[in-house]
Amino acid sequence: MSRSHTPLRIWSHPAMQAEPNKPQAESQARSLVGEEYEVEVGPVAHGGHCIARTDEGQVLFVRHTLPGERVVARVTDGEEGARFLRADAVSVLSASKDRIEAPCPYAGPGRCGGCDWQHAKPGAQRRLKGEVVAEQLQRLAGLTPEEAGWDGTVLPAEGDKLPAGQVPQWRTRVQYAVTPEGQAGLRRHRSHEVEPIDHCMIAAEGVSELGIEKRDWTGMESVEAIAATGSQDRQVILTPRPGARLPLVELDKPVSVMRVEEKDGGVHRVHGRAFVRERADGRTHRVGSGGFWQVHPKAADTLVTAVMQGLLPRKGEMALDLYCGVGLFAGALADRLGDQGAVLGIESGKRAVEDARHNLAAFDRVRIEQGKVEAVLPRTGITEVDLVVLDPPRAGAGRRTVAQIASLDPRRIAYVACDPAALARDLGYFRDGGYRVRTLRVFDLFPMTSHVECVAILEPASKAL
Ligand SMILES: C[S@@+](CC[C@H](N)C(=O)[O-])C[C@H]1O[C@@H](n2cnc3c(N)ncnc32)[C@H](O)[C@@H]1O
Repeated sequence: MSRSHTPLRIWSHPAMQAEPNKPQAESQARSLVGEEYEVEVGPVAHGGHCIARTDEGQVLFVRHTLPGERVVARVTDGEEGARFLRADAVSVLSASKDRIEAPCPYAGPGRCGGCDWQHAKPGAQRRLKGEVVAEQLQRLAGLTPEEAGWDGTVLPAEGDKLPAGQVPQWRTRVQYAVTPEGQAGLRRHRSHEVEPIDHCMIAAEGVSELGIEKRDWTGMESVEAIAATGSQDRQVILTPRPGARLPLVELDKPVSVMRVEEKDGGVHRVHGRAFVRERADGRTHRVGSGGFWQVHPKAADTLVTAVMQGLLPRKGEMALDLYCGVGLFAGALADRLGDQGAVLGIESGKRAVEDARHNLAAFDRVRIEQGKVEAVLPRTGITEVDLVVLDPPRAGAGRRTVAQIASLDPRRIAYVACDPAALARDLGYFRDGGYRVRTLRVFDLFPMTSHVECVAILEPASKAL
């Protein structure tokens, strides 16, 4: 269905007239920041915004709105002649039926940048995420949902299906920024500015009960709070401003304390354990400071289940866990492959590799190699494997690594992805390497934000014939 866009420029915001007489450098296009447009809002786009157009044909990426709304959009970034502008909906003239009043008092234009969809009903948030995944699959991999073996739904984590206005408390790791006056807050969208807060609604109970927002953090740049799942371990990681002394950390619950070293960015122990213990798939995982662990308390188990249901590991098989972190999937595979099976994990982080070796010490036939997948995988001498799990960072795996994986002829591949765009691009490369998507499952492991987690199961295209 085509939708008519008849945007009108209606007025200029005072911010754009701050220096009206200042001559513009000849080569510098005029900033449009502060200018306002009345627009009809089109579809959702990847990144937590929707698409609209100015009457000059410029694309507007508008936050704080929903598809089908009519809003006044104020430009936050961009200049005349640019292909696209960023904007915030500062006034809603005609509201979507999916709109609710944001439950969080810190959400809204120019405020906290942590959540994108506070103003959308929970079911609508998942639908929007599904539309983004479908659009990326179509545009970057040429796949319809049916061709990807996906029913188009985005599944909430267990316990997260709540009525509109209620917010799941899921964030077990929160990075607070600190104002120069020492107050904890969260960064504003695409900004270094801090929105001071007294409570984050999506923070897990174990984080909230530390009372970070009530303390004075003068001298700190940021304070990260971690509440482990399945253990009582709590940790804060302090990043001091240059030359600042560490405060005495007295919180409402006992914590271990780490600091980020100014010189080398390394994370060093101040007191307590230098790691937290996370439970998933029936095992305990040591996760050192700075190491990766899924943020939603249900995410690790949800993803292990989806990966194992897709791969159906058989006793005695050989598997790879690429980008293995502290060994979540390597352990799950080793458990299911039995004494005759074998798992090789590859991970670039030194500390994560130490943790993975510690976590998987009970399995004789698990090996963890440190280094980048793209460098280590070709050096292993492995010419064939049965199963591969890859769980790369947001940038995805890329053409060379995908080709390398396909050349090992696995019978199934599980691709765990936190960015649907990188996933869709890589699925295209897998197709070039002779693999097709068998099933895709999409999980809302980041409620209230625009983020989403996908698990794609691939198999050789020849098998499907
Ligand atoms: C999304 S995390 C997944 C970790 C693990 N699978 C889990 O679920 O806990 C991605 C991991 O890849 C690692 N990494 C990033 N780039 C890498 C590369 N080029 N080669 C190997 N590991 C990499 C990061 O250190 C991180 O531990």
